[in-house]
Amino acid sequence: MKAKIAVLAGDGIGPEVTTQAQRVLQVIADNWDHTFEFEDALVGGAAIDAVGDPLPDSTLKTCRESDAVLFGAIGGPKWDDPNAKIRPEQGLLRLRRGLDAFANIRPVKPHPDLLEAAPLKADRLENVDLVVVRELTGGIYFGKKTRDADRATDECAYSVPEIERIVRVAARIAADRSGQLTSVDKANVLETSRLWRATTERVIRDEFPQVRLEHVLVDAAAMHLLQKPAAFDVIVTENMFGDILTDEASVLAGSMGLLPSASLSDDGPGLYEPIHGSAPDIAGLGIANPYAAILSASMLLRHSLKLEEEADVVERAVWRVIHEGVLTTDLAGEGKRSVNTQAAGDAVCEIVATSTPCMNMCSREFGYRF
Ligand SMILES: NC(=O)C1=CN([C@@H]2O[C@H](COP(=O)(O)OP(=O)(O)OC[C@H]3O[C@@H](n4cnc5c(N)ncnc54)[C@H](O)[C@@H]3O)[C@@H](O)[C@H]2O)C=CC1
Ligand SMILES: CC(C)CC(=O)C(=O)O
Ligand SMILES: [Mg+2]
Repeated sequence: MKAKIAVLAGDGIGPEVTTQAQRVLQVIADNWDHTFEFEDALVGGAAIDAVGDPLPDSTLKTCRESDAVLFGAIGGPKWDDPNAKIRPEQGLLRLRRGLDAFANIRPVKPHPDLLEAAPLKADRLENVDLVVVRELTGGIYFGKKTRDADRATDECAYSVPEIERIVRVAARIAADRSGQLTSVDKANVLETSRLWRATTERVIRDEFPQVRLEHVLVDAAAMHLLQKPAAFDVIVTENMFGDILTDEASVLAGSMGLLPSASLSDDGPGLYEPIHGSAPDIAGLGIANPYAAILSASMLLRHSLKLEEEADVVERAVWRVIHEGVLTTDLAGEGKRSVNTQAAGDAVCEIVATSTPCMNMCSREFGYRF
């Protein structure tokens, strides 16, 4: 197949991990006889420096004209002036809105070979395999903002159609898995959450009788996620709660550098990015973990290009290199033998280059299937 992929590497470790993800996609193209046409475009701090705008019109146009967007990360101390009117994050938020990428799918599955080194007890992590479905184009990140010298506000708003469409996405995923859906809100306090809860109940009752719905308040959910993570299957939640809970969930997997994501719209290109940020503390050192970016590329293959077998191959390759101990510092631990970003990418590329389609060998039970 022929596909056009926009590459928005961004700032900090964004370009470092995106390079590896793009290399893996190229190996897939070479081996499976596909043509992937990559087009680089500016975003975030890099775009502010180049043209004074974190999402230039030309970048949005490139993305809209592509089949999918591979995104790195944006932001960093250079652009962190609290009084700045133009900020890198605006580029990402406008991109998500501009593509109407409202459904952010963030799978979390700890690798068994990482359990012993995990900060949580290994037995708590056994059988953890969950998906957070985060609403991505509404809520407090997009509300009206005001700031005076001594007062600031951020408005949080949700409409019924916005809630309905994300709940439908989550319910379809839940129906394909265990049938269990957990909706996370703060309905004891927030009006937006009360609307969220009522709408979720109606959609599930009327349209998804096979799905079992439970509601959990976000503060309790944050605790349960660490205390009994295997009890969750599919979680649906609003924008900010999903953002925070998935950083927390990265502890289950072992690192921020392991969690990929897909942000999907009803039509138009999907946006694929690791859940982590630009990691200024390690940027430029060549030690960032590229697996989240590579797994985001596999989600791109699966969800936007419908290349299921190729996606399986990439996911199996990442699963295997972790099993073989090809670990960046975040996974290996300080002072332990580790590989750099490039070597981790090399290891995945090598396996992908010699792999054959593995539809029957890959399953949710053994390996990633994102
Ligand atoms: N999607 C995006 O582009 C996001 C951007 N940001 C921006 O990133 C900048 C830094 O934010 P932080 O709060 O530090 O969050 P962060 O996610 O960049 O980093 C948090 C911690 O995780 C580590 N980490 C993250 N990704 C890693 C990887 N691939 N390999 C190894 N270690 C990794 C970092 O070294 C750091 O210790 C800020 O400017 C923030 O606004 C934050 C979150 C998402
Ligand atoms: C950088 C923010 C806009 C969002 C964020 O932290 C995320 O999407 O994970
Ligand atoms: Mg985040």
